[in-house]
Amino acid sequence: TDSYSTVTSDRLKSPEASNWLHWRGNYEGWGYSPLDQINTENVADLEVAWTISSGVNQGHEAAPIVNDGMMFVTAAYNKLYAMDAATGELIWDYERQLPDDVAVCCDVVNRGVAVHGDTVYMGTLDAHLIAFDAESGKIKWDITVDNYKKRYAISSAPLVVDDKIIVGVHGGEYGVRGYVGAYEAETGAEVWKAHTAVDDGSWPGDTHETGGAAPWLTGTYDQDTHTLYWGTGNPSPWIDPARGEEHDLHHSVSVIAIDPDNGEITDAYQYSPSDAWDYDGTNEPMLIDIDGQPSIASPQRNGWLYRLARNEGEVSFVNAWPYAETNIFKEVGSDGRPIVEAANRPAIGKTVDACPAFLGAKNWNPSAYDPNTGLMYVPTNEWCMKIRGAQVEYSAGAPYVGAEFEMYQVPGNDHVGMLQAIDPATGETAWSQEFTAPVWSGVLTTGGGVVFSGNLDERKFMAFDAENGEELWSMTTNSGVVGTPVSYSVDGEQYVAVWSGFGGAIPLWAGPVAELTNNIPMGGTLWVFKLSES
Ligand SMILES: O=C(O)c1cc(C(=O)O)c2c(n1)C(=O)C(=O)c1cc(C(=O)O)[nH]c1-2
Ligand SMILES: [Ca+2]
Repeated sequence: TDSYSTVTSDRLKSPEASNWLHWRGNYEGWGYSPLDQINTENVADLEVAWTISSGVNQGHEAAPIVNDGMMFVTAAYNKLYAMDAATGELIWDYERQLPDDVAVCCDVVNRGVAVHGDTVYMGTLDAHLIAFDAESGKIKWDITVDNYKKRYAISSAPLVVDDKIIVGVHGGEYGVRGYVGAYEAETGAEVWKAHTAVDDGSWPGDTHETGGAAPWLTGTYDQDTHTLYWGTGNPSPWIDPARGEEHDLHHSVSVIAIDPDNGEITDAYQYSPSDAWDYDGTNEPMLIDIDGQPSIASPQRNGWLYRLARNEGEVSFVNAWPYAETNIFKEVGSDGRPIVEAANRPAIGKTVDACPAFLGAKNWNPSAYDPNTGLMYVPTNEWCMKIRGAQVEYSAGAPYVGAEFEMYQVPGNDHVGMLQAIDPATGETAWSQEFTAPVWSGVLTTGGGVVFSGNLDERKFMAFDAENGEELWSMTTNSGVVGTPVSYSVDGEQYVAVWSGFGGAIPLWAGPVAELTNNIPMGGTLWVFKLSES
């Protein structure tokens, strides 16, 4: 490459179609590439342009970031590669020397980097934030965000707003106190921390101090109102008899609005007050306009798809619809507060059958929005669990879950996984595809009317017609696809890239349902496709 193309705040606000500058392609979290060279007519002609293998097993979840011909992509264990995006030629790479006693709940994953100026930013499993020179890979700074021995960690891509690098921490299964933190792009100096388990009387005693609510996925940014929207995770522990049910536990399992200048939490909407099922509320708060109204659409782990209204510093409930097997709420009231099905709420000495299972109707793997169809494409799982409360005491660094559980398939169903096209204005499903095993892949929409996503047991990366769901192309890859697909172009040629590398929470947590994924080969390979020359 000649010289690196500086990433300005303006470029981050309106990224060129040829590039993929944010983990979901834009600040709004759409997972949409406007490129249309690859379309429904020719997608069957996709072929492999190049690949790279990471040499490690475990989950490969990252979205590659592409800036004017240069790609930055992470693998499991915080490996990081900088490559020529057209040829795959390696320019520099980095491998984090992780301490032996690093532990995270749900596999040694990383979901990608952020770019700003001439710098690449990566959060690490030992809770550091590192700034690399984009051209040389030289480390500009490396800061300790928090104490990994307490199980603080960073699994997701940072978000850059102006001159701040913003990250959310992991640790909801270990009793951390969750927060979103902002650090100066130039120096790494801390600017603010927004604690998500707030001391507002909604937690008994000082339980918020170990209350989790970890905001472990990347949020979105409303440029018009200068507001961050960020999802927060489960309370720690999931079930605590001392805590009872009458405390809402703010802001666990919520979407919060944050002022990016000072970290003030200006508003919140709670999907599941006093959650007892591990339904982290971290899933993508997608910023879209619905019926001309600035809105948030978010398919949550609890099996409900939410339509929320957003205003400067504000978020408020509009409507919610179940989009997968779910039995924990009778309904979500018009004020946005769910009416819990008490029989399906677990407690100490009370075993219940709850759907979805704790891994959720949709987990971290992001949906995508297509502004041309107005539909969102949601990777969905239908499954249930037996769950009951278990006594647990906080001990720094030890699991702090307070539940025993076993997952199972929905009786009578011949699928767990689905890809659903849903209208975020009405909650209606336009089409769906079903898969035997769970799905754990992100989704990409494109200007060519093609939706891309992957599956596990068949190891397929697939292309669907955005309008009707018809499968137009697929490729059997090396492993199960748990990656986040992206698209970009170099010298007028469009590419689609995705990791195949099975891992993440399913093999660790899904119990009997994980048997559907038993025969998947491990190992991470990044696949990059383009149209054949002929
Ligand atoms: O509460 C948390 O801090 C936290 C963090 C993470 C993570 O950082 O990956 C996951 C979860 N929870 C979680 O509940 C979960 O199901 C999950 C799945 C995955 C994955 O990458 O497959 N991560 C996480
Ligand atoms: Ca969690």
